[in-house]
Amino acid sequence: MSKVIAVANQKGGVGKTTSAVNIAAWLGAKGKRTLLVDIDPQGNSTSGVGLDRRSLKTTTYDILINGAKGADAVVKTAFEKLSILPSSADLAAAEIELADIPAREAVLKNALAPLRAEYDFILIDCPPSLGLITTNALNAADSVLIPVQCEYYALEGLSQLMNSVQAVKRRYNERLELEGVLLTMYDGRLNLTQQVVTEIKKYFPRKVFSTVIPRTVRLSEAPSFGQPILYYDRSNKGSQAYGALVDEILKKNR
Ligand SMILES: Nc1ncnc2c1ncn2[C@@H]1O[C@H](COP(=O)(O)OP(=O)(O)OP(=O)(O)O)[C@@H](O)[C@H]1O
Ligand SMILES: [Mg+2]
Repeated sequence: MSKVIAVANQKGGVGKTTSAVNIAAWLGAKGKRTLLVDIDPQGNSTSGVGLDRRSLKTTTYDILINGAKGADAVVKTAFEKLSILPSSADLAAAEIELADIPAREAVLKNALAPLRAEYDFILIDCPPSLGLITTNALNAADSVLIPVQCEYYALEGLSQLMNSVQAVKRRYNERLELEGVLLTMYDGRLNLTQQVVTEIKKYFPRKVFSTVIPRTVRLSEAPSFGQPILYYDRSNKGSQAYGALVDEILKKNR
């Protein structure tokens, strides 16, 4: 039975996709059968693992709206033990179209259920919103991993996100827990970064991963080559940090 982790934060550009792709790739490289689920219309994790978005037949849009089976949309990537449920741009309409579907908050959960036996980990890369798509991810998940960018307004919106998590927990998915808060784009030379880290640790006692992800240009280059950082530049500090984070996650989930 797999562990399903939703990578969520309604704030844009905080490192959700970078984290989902690189955690998934490292899990695969460490021998775990891993499925990455892209439910963001932007499709950044789909292209980030080297898929050409124009060539996709079945996507997470078809799963959410057209009743497609999870297995019909799975694509094997070129990377060790890593498959993906890719997304397409028409997913942007799904947020509205979902409203007319019965059990609309459980569509993704139901589609992933038959796949759970085939993977050790399923990582869901959420869009930057708290709409029905993210609700589907939180409902399908066992835990939520929250990337937080080390910047001044980092805490803004986090109480709203935690309210959504609590609401999904209360209504649909009582098992949902907080996997952890991940500090991204960390630059230890900045005083501001230190302040933000202190504040976030105060807000989430014992829930902040001890691994932090440094800011490095290599992490932002890798997606344009369709490669997770571990395949693009394995020894890079960003790659090593995601490797260490995965060790932390694996230790917690033994
Ligand atoms: N540790 C890092 N160092 C440098 N650049 C980074 C790092 N993490 C992410 N980035 C870059 O920051 C930008 C935003 O990251 P990413 O796409 O992962 O965020 P996101 O939360 O998924 O965004 P969105 O909300 O739009 O889906 C991207 O250009 C990415 O390459
Ligand atoms: Mg993203």
